[in-house]
Amino acid sequence: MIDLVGINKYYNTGDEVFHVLKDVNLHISAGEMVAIMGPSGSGKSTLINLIGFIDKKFEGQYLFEGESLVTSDDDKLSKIRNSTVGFIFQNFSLIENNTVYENVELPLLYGGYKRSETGELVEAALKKVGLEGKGEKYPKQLSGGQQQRVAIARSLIMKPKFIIADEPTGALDTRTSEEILTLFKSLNDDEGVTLIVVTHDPEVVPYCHRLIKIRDGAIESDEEVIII
Ligand SMILES: Nc1ncnc2c1ncn2[C@@H]1O[C@H](COP(=O)(O)OP(=O)(O)OP(=O)(O)O)[C@@H](O)[C@H]1O
Repeated sequence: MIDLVGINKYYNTGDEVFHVLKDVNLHISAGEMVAIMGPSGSGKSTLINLIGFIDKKFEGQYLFEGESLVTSDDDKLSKIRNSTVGFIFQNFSLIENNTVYENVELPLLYGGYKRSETGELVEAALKKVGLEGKGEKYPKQLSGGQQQRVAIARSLIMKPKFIIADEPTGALDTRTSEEILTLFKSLNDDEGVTLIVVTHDPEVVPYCHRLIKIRDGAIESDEEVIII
């Protein structure tokens, strides 16, 4: 599904050029659950911004399902992003003044749905993450784990081809992290949701099929996770 071929990325910081991704070659298949780990500053965010169609300034080829979708037209690229990839962040990134329902509904409205058409889809997504009946609550009225579930429902609502989760357990305690990882695992096992999880948390790794380690902008290792 995702093919990065000979990717190099540079940041131009005025008088210096910083080589941040170095000849990255990476293939991710549909249905995989992949962990990406690496020290702070190693280039993980840069890499997922590129995979998630946020960053279009790089050298090399990004083929998605065999096609180059990256276009210089920002509007077109953000539409591709909205229908292709779901994002989950450490701090949940929910809109505080919107209800749970409205937060989950938002990508649908952006994707051209009318308000009158969203009900069943939002309810189904909330059910999938175990938040049935919580649509009228506001994020602040929920626990951290529940807020992350709202973000997961929002990321699923457009039936994206894949989901990028950036430190999804970073703000959660151990037990809640395990619950969220179990939810990811069941979405992956039961519904075939493709997941790319960037993390510092080694607890995430056993839930994944594969671990990619990044160091200094290059892939240091890319191995199957073997659970003994
Ligand atoms: N817009 C930018 N301009 C210049 N340098 C940048 C920019 N964004 C990131 N960098 C540099 O690129 C390198 C990689 O950053 P990146 O955020 O991708 O790392 P990371 O692995 O995600 O780190 P962390 O785990 O701390 O989030 C860092 O040295 C960072 O300072």
